[in-house]
Amino acid sequence: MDDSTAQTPERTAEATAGPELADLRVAVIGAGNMGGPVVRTLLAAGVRPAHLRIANSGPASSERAAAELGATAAASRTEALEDADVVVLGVKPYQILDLVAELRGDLPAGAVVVSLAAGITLAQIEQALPEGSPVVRAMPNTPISVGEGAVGLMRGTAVTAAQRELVHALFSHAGVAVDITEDQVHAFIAAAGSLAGFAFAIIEAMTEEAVRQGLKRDLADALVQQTLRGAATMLLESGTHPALAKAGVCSPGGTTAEGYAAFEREGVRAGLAATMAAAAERSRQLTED
Ligand SMILES: NC(=O)C1=CN([C@@H]2O[C@H](COP(=O)(O)OP(=O)(O)OC[C@H]3O[C@@H](n4cnc5c(N)ncnc54)[C@H](OP(=O)(O)O)[C@@H]3O)[C@@H](O)[C@H]2O)C=CC1
Ligand SMILES: O=C(O)[C@@H]1CCC=N1
Repeated sequence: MDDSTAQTPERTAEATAGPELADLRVAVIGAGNMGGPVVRTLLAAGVRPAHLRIANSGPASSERAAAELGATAAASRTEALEDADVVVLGVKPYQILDLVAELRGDLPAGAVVVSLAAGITLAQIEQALPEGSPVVRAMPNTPISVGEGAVGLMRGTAVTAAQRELVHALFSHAGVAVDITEDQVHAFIAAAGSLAGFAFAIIEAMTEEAVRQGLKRDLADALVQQTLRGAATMLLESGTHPALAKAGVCSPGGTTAEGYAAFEREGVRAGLAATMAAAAERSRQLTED
C-alpha cells in the first residue's frame, strides 16, 4: 500500500480544537446504519441538534431517526438542504449518483458534500455536481457512534485547506480520523469499515462457545467483550507488538499454548486474512463496476 499520504493515526478527541461547529448547518441525507453513527459523532463534535437535519426516504423514517439520534427531522430532502454548509450522503452506493443528480439544483453554493458510499469515487460524484463543488469521501465504521471507531477521509479536487480542517473537526470525536488516498480505501475498508462487522461476528462466535462451555450468557457477553476491549486497550496504550503480548499469555505446556495451536491448526489466521482480503477485493470491484 502506498503510504506516502497516510497520517500517523492519532485519537481524534485528543487532537487540538478545530473550527467552531456550533453555527454550522448540516444535512444528513440517509441516516441509516452508517449515517446514524455519523450523526452521533457530528453531535458529539459540537454540531447543534437544531442545526443537524435528517432526511430519509420519507418523513416518518426521518422523524424516527431524528428522535433516536437526538437531531432534527426535515420534512423533505429540499428542506434539509436549505442553508446547509455540509451535506452528508448516507444512502447505498447504487443510489448515490442518482441522488446527487436529483439534489444538485438544491445544494447551497459552496456546501461541502461528504459521501459515505463504498466504491463510488470522488470523480464520479464531482462529475454529477456543478464544476468546482467541494466533495469529500469518508469511509467510517459504526463504532464511531461511541467515539471508538475510525474514519478515512479522501479530499476532492475543489476542497480547500479550511474545508479539510472543517471535515476533520466534524469527525473529531470519531476515534481515529486520517487522510487517505482513494487507492488506500480498499485496505481501509478491510481494516476498519468492514472490520467492525467481522469483529462483531468474532465476538458472537466466541460468546456462543463460552456459553457451550457452561457460562451464563450475560457473563459470557461480559467476559468476551471486556477481554477483547482490554486486549486492544493494552496494545494501544503500550505500543507492544501483538505477538509479544500473546507470548506473555502462553505459559509453557499451558492452556493458551494449547488453544493457540488449535487456532493455527484450524486455519483461523488464514481465515481472517481471507475475510479481510475478500472485503478489500469487493471494494475494488465496486469501484470498477
Ligand atoms: N453500514 C456500514 O457499516 C458502513 C456503510 N458505509 C456506506 O454507508 C452508506 C449507507 O449504508 P448503510 O447505512 O449501511 O445503509 P442503510 O440502508 O442502513 O441506510 C441507508 C439510508 O438511506 C436512506 N435513503 C434511502 N433512499 C433515500 C432517498 N432517496 N432519500 C433519502 N434517504 C434515503 C434510508 O432511509 P429509510 O430508512 O427511510 O429507507 C436509510 O436511512 C453506503 O453507501 C455504504 O457503502 C460505509 C462504511 C460503513
Ligand atoms: O458492506 C459494505 O459495503 C459497507 C462498506 C464498509 C462497511 N459496510
